[in-house]
Amino acid sequence: MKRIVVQSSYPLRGSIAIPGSKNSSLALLAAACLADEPVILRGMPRISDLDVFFRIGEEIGIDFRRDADNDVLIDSRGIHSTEIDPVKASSFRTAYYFVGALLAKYGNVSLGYPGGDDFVSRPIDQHIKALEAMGARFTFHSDYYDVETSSLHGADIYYDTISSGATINAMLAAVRAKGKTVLRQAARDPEVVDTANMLVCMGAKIRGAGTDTIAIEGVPFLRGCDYTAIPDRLIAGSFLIAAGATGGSITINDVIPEHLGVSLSKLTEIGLGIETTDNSITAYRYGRLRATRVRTAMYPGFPTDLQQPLTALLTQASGRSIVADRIYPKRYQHVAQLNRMGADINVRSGVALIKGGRPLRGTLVHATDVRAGICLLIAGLAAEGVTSITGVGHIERGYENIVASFQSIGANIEMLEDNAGWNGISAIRG
Ligand SMILES: CC(=O)N[C@H]1[C@@H](OP(=O)(O)OP(=O)(O)OC[C@H]2O[C@@H](n3ccc(=O)[nH]c3=O)[C@H](O)[C@@H]2O)O[C@H](CO)[C@@H](O)[C@@H]1O
Ligand SMILES: C=C(OP(=O)(O)O)C(=O)O
Repeated sequence: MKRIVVQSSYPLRGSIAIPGSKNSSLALLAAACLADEPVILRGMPRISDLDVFFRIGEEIGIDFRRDADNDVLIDSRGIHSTEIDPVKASSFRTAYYFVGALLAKYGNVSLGYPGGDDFVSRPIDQHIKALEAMGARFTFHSDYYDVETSSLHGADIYYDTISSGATINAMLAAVRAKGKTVLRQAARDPEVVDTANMLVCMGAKIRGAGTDTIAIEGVPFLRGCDYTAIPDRLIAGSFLIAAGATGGSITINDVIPEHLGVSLSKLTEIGLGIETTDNSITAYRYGRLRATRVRTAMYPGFPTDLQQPLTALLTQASGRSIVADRIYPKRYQHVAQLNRMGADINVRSGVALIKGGRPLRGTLVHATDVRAGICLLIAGLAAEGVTSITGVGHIERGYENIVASFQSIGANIEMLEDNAGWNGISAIRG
């Protein structure tokens, strides 16, 4: 078992290049499966979720060639099966994109239920509703489900709730369906726009991505393309928050500042200095942190995926902060861990009440999901003593070389394999 061991590290200073977005890359790889010619995808991050996607793809006949620069050549012409191993499918969130990507062309797909982070409830009813409207039939078994169609056709779909996954999945299905599809109350996330942009490069006819109404006209052929994923706005946000927690100054390069609009406003309100250029953001601390209220919302609102790291920062802001996660009202498993470190946070009715300004102290904590992991890492950077974080596999779903990245800006952080235990921790104490 791996642990990340972190000691108080302030101030952090330096710059970090932000890799391609996990959530975009997973959608772009699925989009590549629709192409009738090879596709090149650039900026694919080295994270475990993508490794699972590659393993599934290889099992069904997709040829992947990855080079040292994180560019991947994908040739889907050899697909010989649409039966996705249920165990692999359930080990990450977006195996459901194989339905959107394969159904129109092959007529059936079978796969396991979605995994990913466990926030108690993550339904896929809106995926099912959209695909059924387009002519798909679902059959549910205990640990996998089948989706079939005799012919996928366009449909007018109104989502009951805004979902980035359900928007992307229907868009993937619609680009090869017969006729016109309209997606209403669609998600406006940058990852939706990125997927639409790539599909358009492949010859798809899509209008309106980035607004709440997307219109798609199905086409019979999709060509190859050479496409670069957008930078990961959630990794970017995590490093900016870390600058606030450690009192340092961090510049993130290769980002699209507009993708972090509301998050930058919130960080400014809390008391961070923020400077942007066309493709970089610098965050620095110049005074006391201020308590605030935050409510997560779908894009362009404050992202649920930055709620947990922000909570770590708010433990250091004097006064009472209120964090309400309206997207995942049970996404608070990190709170018990932060409280073990000396934070004073109460969760009531899906709202976290934070009495900030108390010093944190290092201890053994567990990351239950990817952003809980980065939240605890940031708390560990600000805490006195040594914080040892288990559940590293969750962090590796979304963050490439997390330890080396933080070391490069001065963090006192190490990855330990199990047997190193507390001796290893004394070793990093020096
Ligand atoms: C791999 C990936 O891209 N993951 C992201 C994606 O997840 P994912 O695409 O799974 O999340 P959604 O955008 O679908 O979820 C948004 C909200 O809609 C609800 N919902 C969703 C689908 C559905 O069929 N029914 C339904 O009720 C969800 O419970 C949630 O409250 O967006 C989430 C919300 O920004 C992020 O936290 C995840 O990092
Ligand atoms: C919730 C997340 O991921 P996933 O949807 O892959 O579980 C996340 O990236 O914060």
